[in-house]
Amino acid sequence: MSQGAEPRGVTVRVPGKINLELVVGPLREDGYHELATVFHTVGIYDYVTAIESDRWSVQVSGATAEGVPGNSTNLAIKAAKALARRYGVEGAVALGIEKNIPVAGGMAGGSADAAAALVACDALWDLQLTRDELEPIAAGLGSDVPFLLHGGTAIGSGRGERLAPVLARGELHWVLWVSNKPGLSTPQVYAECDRLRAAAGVQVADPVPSGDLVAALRTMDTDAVGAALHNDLQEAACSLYPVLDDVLEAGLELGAQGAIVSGSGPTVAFLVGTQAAAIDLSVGLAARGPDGDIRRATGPVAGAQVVQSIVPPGPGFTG
Ligand SMILES: C[C@](O)(CO)[C@H](O)COP(=O)(O)OP(=O)(O)OC[C@H]1O[C@@H](n2ccc(N)nc2=O)[C@H](O)[C@@H]1O
Ligand SMILES: Nc1ncnc2c1ncn2[C@@H]1O[C@H](COP(=O)(O)OP(=O)(O)OP(=O)(O)O)[C@@H](O)[C@H]1O
Repeated sequence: MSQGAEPRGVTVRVPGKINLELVVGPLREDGYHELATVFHTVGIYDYVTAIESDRWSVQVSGATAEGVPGNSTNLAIKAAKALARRYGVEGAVALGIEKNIPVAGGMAGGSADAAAALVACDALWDLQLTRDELEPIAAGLGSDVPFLLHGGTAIGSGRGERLAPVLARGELHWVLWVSNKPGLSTPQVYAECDRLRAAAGVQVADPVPSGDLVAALRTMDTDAVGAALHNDLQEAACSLYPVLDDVLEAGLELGAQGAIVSGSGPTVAFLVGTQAAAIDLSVGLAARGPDGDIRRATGPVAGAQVVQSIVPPGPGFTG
């Protein structure tokens, strides 16, 4: 740790994600499902600050902080430690997390914080790693973490950790229904999906992304994107959280051009064509229910980005 009076710290902003398409393939021997998914970041952000310290710690604040562990089980501190181990960094960091992304909501909030911690510590420790170089550590922390390093719109394959960018020009307007009750556990939702499929005698094929969504994203035609939204976990999330059927129906009746449960749920994402339509739908949903928090966001947005850095420049600095 430096001896100067100036604190050394880096703050990274990171968004949540929704899955515009989530095709769930067979259960693998390692306990994961083979996926074909289209990830899409939306502008709801957590902020992760890493400050040089003699010991590891994490503090969580913000609108959605409740229920997020302030100890070594937090995925962000696991990420910082994994990076230090891999690159032989001695010393530790104090992490501060300002949470706004829903917790256990299917928007990958914990994964986002892990990606942000990797980017913040990379800058703090001057490792100068590229996002691609951070990817293997990210994948070891969780299937969604590599995507949050990059953001934007991307196809995920394997267990979700193998990424290919998707050409998506322009922006999409989203209204999010966020449950104000405890969320859903991701492994439980996958298990429910397997159970429902077994009960219905479904033969599970290798997952393939639909060409329709990728074509619609090229022009960002809201009707076409809305029609192509698809989530194989939606039935399982609705089975575990029956109010979601009412939420989906309410948004569609109020004029949304598409509606989908986000990832493993229970957040529901509604697609509309304009900011004005997003305001109308939020007001309508808030008035009609079911009870929940209504948020608006656009996507795609960038992944984890440094927004503030208080690291004294090195000796060669002349500016
Ligand atoms: C639902 C999604 O958010 C969609 O992007 C992800 O698939 C979940 O990603 P994540 O939360 O990063 O998940 P991980 O931490 O890697 O895995 C948690 C658990 O989810 C289940 N899981 C996750 C990913 C995957 N491809 N198949 C699975 O079956 C497994 O039970 C696993 O033990
Ligand atoms: N930094 C973190 N932020 C949120 N939750 C965390 C964090 N670290 C650990 N957790 C734990 O992980 C659980 C799931 O959190 P998260 O908000 O990432 O769920 P999710 O959005 O449904 O995940 P995903 O969409 O990736 O499946 C939480 O209930 C919490 O106990």
